[in-house]
Amino acid sequence: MPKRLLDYWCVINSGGLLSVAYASVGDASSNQGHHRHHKHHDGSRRHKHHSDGENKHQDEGRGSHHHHHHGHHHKHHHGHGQSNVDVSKVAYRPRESPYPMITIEEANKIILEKTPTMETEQIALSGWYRYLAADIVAKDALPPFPASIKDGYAVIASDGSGNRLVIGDSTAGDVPENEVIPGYCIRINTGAPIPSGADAVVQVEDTMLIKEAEDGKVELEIKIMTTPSVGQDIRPIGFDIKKGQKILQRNQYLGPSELGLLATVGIIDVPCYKLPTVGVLSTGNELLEPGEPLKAGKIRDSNRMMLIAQFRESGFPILDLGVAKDNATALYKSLYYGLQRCDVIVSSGGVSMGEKDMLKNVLEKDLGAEIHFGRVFMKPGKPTTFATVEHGSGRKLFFGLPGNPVSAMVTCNLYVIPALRKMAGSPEPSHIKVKTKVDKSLRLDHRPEFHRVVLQWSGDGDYPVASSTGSQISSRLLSMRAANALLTLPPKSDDKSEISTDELVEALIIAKI
Ligand SMILES: Nc1nc2c(c(=O)[nH]1)N[C@H]1C(S)=C(S)[C@@H](COP(=O)(O)OP(=O)(O)OC[C@H]3O[C@@H](n4cnc5c(N)ncnc54)[C@H](O)[C@@H]3O)O[C@H]1N2
Ligand code: MOO
Repeated sequence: MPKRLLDYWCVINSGGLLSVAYASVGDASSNQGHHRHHKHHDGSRRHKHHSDGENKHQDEGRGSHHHHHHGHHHKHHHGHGQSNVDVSKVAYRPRESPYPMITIEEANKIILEKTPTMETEQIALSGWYRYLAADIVAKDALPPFPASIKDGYAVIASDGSGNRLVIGDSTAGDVPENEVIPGYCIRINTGAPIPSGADAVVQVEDTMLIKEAEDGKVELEIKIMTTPSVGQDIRPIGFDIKKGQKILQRNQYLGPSELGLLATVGIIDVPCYKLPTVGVLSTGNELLEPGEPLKAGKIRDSNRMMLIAQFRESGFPILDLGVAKDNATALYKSLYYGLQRCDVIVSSGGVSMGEKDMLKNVLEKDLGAEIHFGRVFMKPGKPTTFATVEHGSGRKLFFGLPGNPVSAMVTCNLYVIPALRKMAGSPEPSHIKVKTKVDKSLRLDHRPEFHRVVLQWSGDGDYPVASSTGSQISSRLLSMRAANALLTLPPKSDDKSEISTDELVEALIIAKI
């Protein structure tokens, strides 16, 4: 079992709740200091995760990678007490990330592979954001009776054109009392049942009034000016929807029209996938609430508002997990709290190389999470972290987004939203891609870049035109303002350092268009 840098970075401090805390300091003579053998919560010392009791040196883990399956899945988290992560020895922090840099494609693949689909439930028909969990078959036909397509007269076609006596009416919602017999007709409205005897409808525009009651309230006789044909302007039973017809498929997104269809066929308990609840957490000692006045060294938390709004807009229920201070116990408590209540936790900040960036340690050491990746070759969003935790009630996903607001927003769109869609039952959770041309040439970065643009279709070219939102530095949230797409720019190479205005570039649509 190769040793990882993180193992040295995490040393037991106090409390000793976790068996895994032995891991990095297996030997009492370890130079990591203050190591104490604590009993497990259950009083045993059975689990010795990746511990072999040897004395460790910080450099040992260099170059080793993070894929490890050494039994982190024990339910050894309790949600109280202290974290077992200690980052007090800043001098010994890793100077190189122990996480291999993976590609965007790999990241997408890993996320979708690890993302489960939610369970299903029956839910009362309403205007929510949901995906269907079963095919829907019409239990009734539409129309359920032969219905008129026009306002006019129900006639017998073989009577031909010419005069008819009007012997009653059929309005929508009523059942016509009279029968149409030769030489007679019944006044009828759009959607009303065809009276028995009639086999055609003649629209009012093709008729003339011959005789009315004295008060003008009743038509007594009319003239049919055209020659009707059998079935004219009649919707037979089941013309729109046949009884027994499959009208909606499992995994179909239920938008307004689909909800209308369910209403039509009387499905009021709808089989749907549950929606994942998303816990949103900000991290950092520098963060103030939006309503607070600025103080020295502080900034206001923009990410929590932004991510919450993004999830709400995308239809997912959220739980605001607040701001966790930059200490392992605070992070542990917030994450533990979130894990009990959410299906997915999305945090921002604390995933890079600073000595306060201890989220990954807390996930692994305190929560038994498996980190699937901790770095992606992309801009913005390099330190994006994805982990899963096997929890009593199923697998929970954890996305550790970078703290820079743009990085958080881009990676939320790129990675979190598709995962949430998959959980909710979407058959195609990824973003829509379109080809576009830039209005001004763009310099390429050494990392593949998601350049924020405003796409416009108003031009007369064949492709939408992409306008950059300006400086793309990850801290500048103004570069997300009004952006409706992310240009997927390739990394700079020896023979290509910019994108010109006559090239086609792919863009991911991130807004409602
Ligand atoms: N030595 C290295 N340093 C950094 C690296 C690196 O590879 N080596 N990567 C850089 C990149 S790329 C990014 S992106 C950032 C990400 O850092 P973290 O995810 O650890 O985030 P923090 O350090 O906590 O914060 C970064 C930045 O964002 C501000 N922030 C954080 N949370 C919020 C919030 N909720 N609202 C508004 N602003 C927030 C924070 O104040 C920092 O300015 O790391 C680079 N460093
Ligand atoms: O990857 Mo960081 O997100 O450039 O700023």
